Amino acid sequence: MDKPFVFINSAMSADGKLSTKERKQVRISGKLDFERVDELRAQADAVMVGIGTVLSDDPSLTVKSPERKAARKAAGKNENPVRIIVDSSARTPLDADIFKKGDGLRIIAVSTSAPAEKIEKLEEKALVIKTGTFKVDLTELAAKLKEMGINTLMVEGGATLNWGMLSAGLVDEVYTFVGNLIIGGKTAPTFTDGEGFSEAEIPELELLSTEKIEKGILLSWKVKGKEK
Ligand SMILES: NC(=O)C1=CN([C@@H]2O[C@H](COP(=O)(O)OP(=O)(O)OC[C@H]3O[C@@H](n4cnc5c(N)ncnc54)[C@H](O)[C@@H]3O)[C@@H](O)[C@H]2O)C=CC1
Ligand SMILES: Nc1nc(O)c(N)c(N[C@@H]2O[C@H](COP(=O)(O)O)[C@@H](O)[C@H]2O)n1
Repeated sequence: MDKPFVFINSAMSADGKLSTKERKQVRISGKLDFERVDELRAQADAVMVGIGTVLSDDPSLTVKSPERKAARKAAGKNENPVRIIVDSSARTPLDADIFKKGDGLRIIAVSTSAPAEKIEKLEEKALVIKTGTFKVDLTELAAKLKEMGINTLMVEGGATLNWGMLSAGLVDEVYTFVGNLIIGGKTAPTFTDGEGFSEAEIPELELLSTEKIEKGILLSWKVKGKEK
């Protein structure tokens, strides 16, 4: 299947949590790591998050640095990569920051059972792609994105979308910034939630690099597939 090159970038605590037990955003990355994330966004054709992240964090997913935005413009691109929300039931608020801030195409990926009325409203603000009956079919979505010319796709979480992409075998590389804090709580999202792999399905990773960044560490992994 032809698909974009897909990588996940997430920041997690030393105990593997993405946010608090109330799903409240925590500042895990320091200034330098946020700069690294901004550079990844600026280099990507598209950035994708799950609806859970939109509902809890309301991210804009824009490129922040004026220099990076200018470089994209100079290369004939929009200032921001295409911004994608995976949202099976079309729950994206019409006043989400992703619509308010910055230029560039927004895509909302919904399932065919999402309410038609809400889809019509979202279509005034974004391209709506329908795939999957009750849940977005991520494999089909990835193929459609590739057809649209999206060659590099950055996935910025959250925990459920990370699971969806990894369990569908769509992820090529994973970057986890591990920060110097412990969040705890069994209801706090971890880097990968979802159903979890059974033992025979666990994908093997290859460590590409480690880098100390301020008070944390960046781990870069290649996803090799199922354990042999
Ligand atoms: N520290 C970090 O780097 C980041 C932390 N977060 C945190 O993660 C939390 C949000 O994570 P979640 O609640 O797990 O939500 P999520 O952002 O992973 O979105 C999950 C939603 O995606 C939708 N979806 C549709 N089709 C899917 C499919 N085939 N597979 C998987 N998902 C599909 C579902 O509606 C599902 O509820 C928030 O607390 C946020 O603060 C989010 C992004 C980055
Ligand atoms: N890389 C990173 N480090 C942290 O410490 C974080 N808390 C997050 N959170 C995610 O970053 C996104 C914010 O995007 P905008 O600044 O609004 O463009 C959002 O998805 C958070 O969940 N990331």
